[in-house]
Amino acid sequence: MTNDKMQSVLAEPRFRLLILFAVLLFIGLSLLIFKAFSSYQHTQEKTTQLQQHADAILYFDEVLTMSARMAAFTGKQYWEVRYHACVPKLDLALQNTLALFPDAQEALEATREANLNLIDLELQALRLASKGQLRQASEILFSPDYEKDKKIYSAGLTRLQEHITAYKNTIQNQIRRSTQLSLGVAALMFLFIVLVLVYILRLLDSRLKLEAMTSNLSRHFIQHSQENIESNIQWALQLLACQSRANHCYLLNCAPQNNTRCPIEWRFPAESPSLLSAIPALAEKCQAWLQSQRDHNGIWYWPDRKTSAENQTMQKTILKTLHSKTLLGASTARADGDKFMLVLASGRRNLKLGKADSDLLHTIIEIIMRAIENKNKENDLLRLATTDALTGIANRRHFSDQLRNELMRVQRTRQASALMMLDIDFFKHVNDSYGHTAGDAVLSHVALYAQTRLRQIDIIGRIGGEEFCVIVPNRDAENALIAAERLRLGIENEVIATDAGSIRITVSIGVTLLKSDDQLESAMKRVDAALYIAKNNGRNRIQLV
Ligand SMILES: Nc1nc2c(ncn2[C@@H]2O[C@H](COP(=O)(O)OP(=O)(O)OP(=O)(O)O)[C@@H](O)[C@H]2O)c(=O)[nH]1
Repeated sequence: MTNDKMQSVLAEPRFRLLILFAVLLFIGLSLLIFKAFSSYQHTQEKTTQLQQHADAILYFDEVLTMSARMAAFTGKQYWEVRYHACVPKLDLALQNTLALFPDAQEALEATREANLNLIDLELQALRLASKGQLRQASEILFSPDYEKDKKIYSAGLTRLQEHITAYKNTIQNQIRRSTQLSLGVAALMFLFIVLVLVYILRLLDSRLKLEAMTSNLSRHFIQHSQENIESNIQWALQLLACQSRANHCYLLNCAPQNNTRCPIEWRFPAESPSLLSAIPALAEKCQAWLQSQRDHNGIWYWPDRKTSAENQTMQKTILKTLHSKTLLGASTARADGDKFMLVLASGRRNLKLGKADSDLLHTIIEIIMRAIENKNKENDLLRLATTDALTGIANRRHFSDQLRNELMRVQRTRQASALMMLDIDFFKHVNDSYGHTAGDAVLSHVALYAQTRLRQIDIIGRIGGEEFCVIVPNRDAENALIAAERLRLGIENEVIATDAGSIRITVSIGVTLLKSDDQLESAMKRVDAALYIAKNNGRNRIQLV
């Protein structure tokens, strides 16, 4: 993805919001993990320290007993000193244990009396030992009273150990549970972040695909739209329908009647019969709504719960008619008064295209509209280049092209075809008597009359001032003469109403059959000769050469 595209995509508020959301989630997740980790660390340290202090109590207790007894046995001062040195250490271990585990108080309280007795007896023994009375000192330390208090005190310490172990287990279980919970939440948040990122990537992907499709459409229309605009529009709608997961895609022209030179509508799929019948129904039911949309260059999404109850009912009916659940429309008004609406209809509740893609939808309409405009301009130019400005029939050049084509067809198929040349008799007199404007009206009238009386496949052109030529395909001489006579007679009987008054005219017609070895010039020369004979023979007649 190029930087430009990334920036243009990230410029959209929905993407920015999603990314902000993902970043906030990520920060939250990091904090949660950090908190869970540090609380685990702290509790681990606390329980380890507690265990160390508890072990220290046991150790120093043993050391005190052992030091007192060794002093009684050996009488050495070293053991007495050692005893006194251990006393504050035991006290400190007890205080530390109580600080970390206040519940230890209860267990220690139960051993208090026994402990005081023990200390008292041990101090007595130490005093005797220091005086050299070792036997008496040993007796005190091995006396039943000492053993009894020692047992009580040891049992208390064992209970304390058990309490601590239970406390440690409880607290570790708690911390394990809360760590598991934190990790679970973290995993969920992580999953959510991944989902958000996947969603963003999918949106980005679909946006990029849409942009690629739009530029592809644009390129295609620039290169090929003039060749077959109808099928190109059909193709564009199909592409759009596939891209947006719509079942149907319409391009409607909802401009006021007679204000457009563009086809009324295209639709995809074109052959859907239900749609063909639904379109007029849509137009009929939406009239009022379409009117209200006429000045609105926007995008709309049905069902729209924010609109009036009346509109909602209308939307429901139309959605039902179109067998759709969702309708997305984008309208664009043209300066020339045309109003185009691109409508996507889907049987699903969601279209892949959303309101955020409105710019692309408008671009697509714009591309199609430009193509239609260009096609119209091209048609105008083509009309100007091929038709006679006064009568609207083929001009001399276009007629000559058509005649060349017909000659090639005759050469290929060997079918009979005729050529007529028709000239108004004494037209100069018409001009002189009624004026040039009336003369123009007569020329237009003759062209229109001939055009309406001839067959669809016959081609008429104005090749000179008051001269017309007609290609009459698939006619032999007899039938060509019948057609020419019908024309001559019809014009003779016509009363042409002009501003200068009613005018009656006659025409002379030369007729010739096209030959397989004819060139344009030879065919024109022959038909001209036929007309010349008709004129020379008194006019208002037909002549075959
Ligand atoms: N009003 C009008 N007159 C035209 C136009 N083009 C040619 N003419 C006139 O058509 C007349 C042709 O006259 P001519 O060639 O003498 O032929 P004609 O009077 O029809 O006599 P015949 O053809 O011999 O019967 C001329 O007066 C031209 O000025 C046109 O576009 N409009």
